Amino acid sequence: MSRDKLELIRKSAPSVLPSLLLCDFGDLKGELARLEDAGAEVLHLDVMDGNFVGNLTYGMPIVEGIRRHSDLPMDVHLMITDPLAYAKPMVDAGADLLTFHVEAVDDVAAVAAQIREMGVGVGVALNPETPLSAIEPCLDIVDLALVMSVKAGFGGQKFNPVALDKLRSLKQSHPKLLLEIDGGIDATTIGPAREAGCDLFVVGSAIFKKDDYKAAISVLDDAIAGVAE
Ligand SMILES: O=C(CO)[C@H](O)[C@H](O)COP(=O)(O)O
Ligand SMILES: [Co+2]
Repeated sequence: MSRDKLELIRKSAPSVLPSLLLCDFGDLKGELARLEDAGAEVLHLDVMDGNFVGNLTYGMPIVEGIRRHSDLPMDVHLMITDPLAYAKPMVDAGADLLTFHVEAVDDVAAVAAQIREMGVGVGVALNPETPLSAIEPCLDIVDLALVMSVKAGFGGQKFNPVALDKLRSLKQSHPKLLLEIDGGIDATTIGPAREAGCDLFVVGSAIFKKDDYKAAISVLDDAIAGVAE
């Protein structure tokens, strides 16, 4: 547990973060080896509680299991009603960057500050229908803003371009903040997200629905590289 891995996440940018939501959990060790071999530098883990979102995934034991089989930094996306209740257990399980949803909390700045005190990176996420003004109070505390390009809860949804305006606006107002996008990212949507100033691109379907992860990530990397600096 430290902010060292946050620096690795920062240095990896611009980069594709595989979202393990759609991986084969029956062969987690194999999936991690395939992702490392494919050049993944950071893992994105989707924690859903069946309450904040209508889907249920996994908790600390899986995060801990992933930590045991991979040293890659873990970007943990908390889609849960009470992020503070599970923040410390997630840090103890090996999370390096903890991102909570603004829609789940009353005092976004206080939650961000408490997670930051745990010695990990902290991010704030917002759904497509949530205005940027909702995260404004914590933008000088967090390391990252996660702009959702689908409503949090499920993989395989269609990209919502409202995320692009938010990225452009955040890039302008907070040029040093790490910007991440999540939902419906593929070879056609990743370029516009990069153009809008995004640093980290979470990808589920466009990797895990392909047989060759290395080829899938390389297509996405090429699309990022095709965008002029
Ligand atoms: O947070 C998420 C869903 O809420 C996932 O990270 C995301 O959906 C990735 O999957 P895909 O690339 O298929 O959209
Ligand atoms: Co996610």
